[in-house]
Amino acid sequence: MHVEQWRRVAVVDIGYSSARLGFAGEDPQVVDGLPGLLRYGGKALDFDSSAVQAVFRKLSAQDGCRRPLLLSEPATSAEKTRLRCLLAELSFEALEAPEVSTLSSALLATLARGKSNGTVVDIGAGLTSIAPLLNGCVEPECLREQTFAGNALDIMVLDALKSQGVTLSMPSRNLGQANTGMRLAQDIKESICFCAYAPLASLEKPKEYRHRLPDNQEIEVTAFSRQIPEALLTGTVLRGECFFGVPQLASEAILTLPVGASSAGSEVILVGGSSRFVNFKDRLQVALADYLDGRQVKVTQVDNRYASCLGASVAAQLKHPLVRWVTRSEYQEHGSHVFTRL
Ligand SMILES: Nc1ncnc2c1ncn2[C@@H]1O[C@H](COP(=O)(O)OP(=O)(O)OP(=O)(O)O)[C@@H](O)[C@H]1O
Repeated sequence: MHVEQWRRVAVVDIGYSSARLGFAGEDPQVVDGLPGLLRYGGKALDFDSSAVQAVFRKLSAQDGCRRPLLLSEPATSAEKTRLRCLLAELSFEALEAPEVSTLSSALLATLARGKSNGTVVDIGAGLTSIAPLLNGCVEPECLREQTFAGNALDIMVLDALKSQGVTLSMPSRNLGQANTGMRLAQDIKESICFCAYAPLASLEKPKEYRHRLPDNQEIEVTAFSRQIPEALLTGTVLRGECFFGVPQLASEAILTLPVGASSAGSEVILVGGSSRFVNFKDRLQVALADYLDGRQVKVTQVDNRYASCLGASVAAQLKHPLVRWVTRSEYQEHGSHVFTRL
């Protein structure tokens, strides 16, 4: 790749129901409201190819054609090759990219911290994933994933309000009723919920605080505002599915690291929208020390909402072996299968 080209490397970062797209070194455009973009069911990853195509159309409308293209992919090991092949086809065929590279979102997060070692804890909308990386490579046997993240917390908000006799379902022309309820629950979660500074079990019950919603319904906030994010730390059971909690998953991942790979476990890099609750980072730091028997692990947070995009601007300047660009002529010779070998 020519040196002057890196500035205009296009970046596509696909998440559960939203995508970030734009150019390396710039703030991305966020495309949301695409419920089929990625779906996580059990261990399998699935996606709606028309939703992925919609993201590519947005990028092409943003002058994203005929540029080197960097794509993020989930750290998840199952089913990602199919997604990678579709991304490659769209990049070369629809956007006429001269070169394409796919990098795991976990690597992009470590690069955003200026590192190539670390354990990335990504708490997004649909998935919580823990990915230890050594020299830029995910240690596959240490990967931990659970489909409990921001969306599950939204469901918990809906349940908590339902138990107060409050239903969130304002009619909307663009969203179904159920989705409107989830959207309102998400807004309430982001504006009202926070992590307490210490384990809830050790704190006194707070005074009641009532809040009036725009539709005049009254809710009692303290009953759930600290309780719901606490589930990320302590784990919970939701709709029969057991979530073990981030400290347990992260410590398991770190303790499974092979001998000689311990530097991957000395820093936990926290990313993803659902890690943004007030006090979450500090609580995770304390909980990890407990789980790891006092072993020192530093928890850091990428000070940018779009860690993958920030990492992509670093990656755009890197070369093989960390970043492997596939050229158009390689793609023409081998088809999208060239991406199955990366
Ligand atoms: N300030 C905040 N406090 C709490 N949660 C937040 C905050 N900001 C965003 N979120 C939540 O973060 C989630 C979106 O995070 P992110 O954009 O990292 O996910 P994604 O990449 O689309 O999904 P995934 O990583 O699961 O594929 C949503 O559930 C959103 O409600």
